[in-house]
Amino acid sequence: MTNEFTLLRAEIDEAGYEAGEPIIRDAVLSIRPGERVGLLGPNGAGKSTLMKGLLGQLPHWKAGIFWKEVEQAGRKKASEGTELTARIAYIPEQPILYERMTLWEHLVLAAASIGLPEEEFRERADKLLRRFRLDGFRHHYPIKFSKGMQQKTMLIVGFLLKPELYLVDEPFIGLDPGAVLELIGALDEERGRGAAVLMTTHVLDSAERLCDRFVLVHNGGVAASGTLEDIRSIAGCGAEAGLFDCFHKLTYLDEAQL
Ligand SMILES: Nc1ncnc2c1ncn2[C@@H]1O[C@H](COP(=O)(O)OP(=O)(O)OP(=O)(O)O)[C@@H](O)[C@H]1O
Repeated sequence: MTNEFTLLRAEIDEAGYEAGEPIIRDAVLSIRPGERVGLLGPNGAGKSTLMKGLLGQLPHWKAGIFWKEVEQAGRKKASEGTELTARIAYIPEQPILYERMTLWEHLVLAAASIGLPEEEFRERADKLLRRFRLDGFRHHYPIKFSKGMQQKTMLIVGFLLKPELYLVDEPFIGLDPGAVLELIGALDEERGRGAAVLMTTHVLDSAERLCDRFVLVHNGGVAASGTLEDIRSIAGCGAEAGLFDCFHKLTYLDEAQL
């Protein structure tokens, strides 16, 4: 389910780690409710940096953030950082886990952060633990889990929150095929209630199947954005070209070869 309103629009002047050394500058990112946007780009292009900026975790972040109600009211007022985090669930590539907490305790903590009522919490948590096959591990320590199990822990924490927007960093690396299918199923259900997804990935065939739109970050800014059709046209690729070919053409071939 997508609609014409923008859920979130970020007008980024500068994003980076050191003053005067922006990684990204003059970029606009917009996401509609229910939409899945693939944030693509070569290694080191700044995809994770952008996500950190949206989460309010970047030392240098000069950006206007406009949520849907601001746009619908016809006003132009940027949100504050604290407002952002309450509406976004971040599923990082590198799991963030507490050494002395069980899986269940991680979930309790996440639920408390949004004030989720007990009954609702148990219902959501039980369903997610079964879905991602971690039901038997609820009282184990995720710090001792395999990489894929740790990633599933992060997914469960994210889905538990039912945010308006998911920021998912490299969702397909490390998950077994069954878990990838469950992830896709869970994302489909979330789309049904209007939640949007911004995901970074280098697995372009999955991105092509899953995402409605793409934003290609390259050379310090947004080099191309739009549907696959738009990206084909920007890259000068034919109607049959896949995302992989367009990506390669836009990022790896220099202008003389285009
Ligand atoms: N904590 C940090 N402090 C300073 N510079 C950083 C930090 N993290 C990343 N960078 C730099 O920011 C740039 C963009 O990195 P970022 O992690 O956003 O890239 P990415 O597009 O997510 O790459 P990848 O596909 O490899 O994950 C790189 O030049 C990187 O060296």
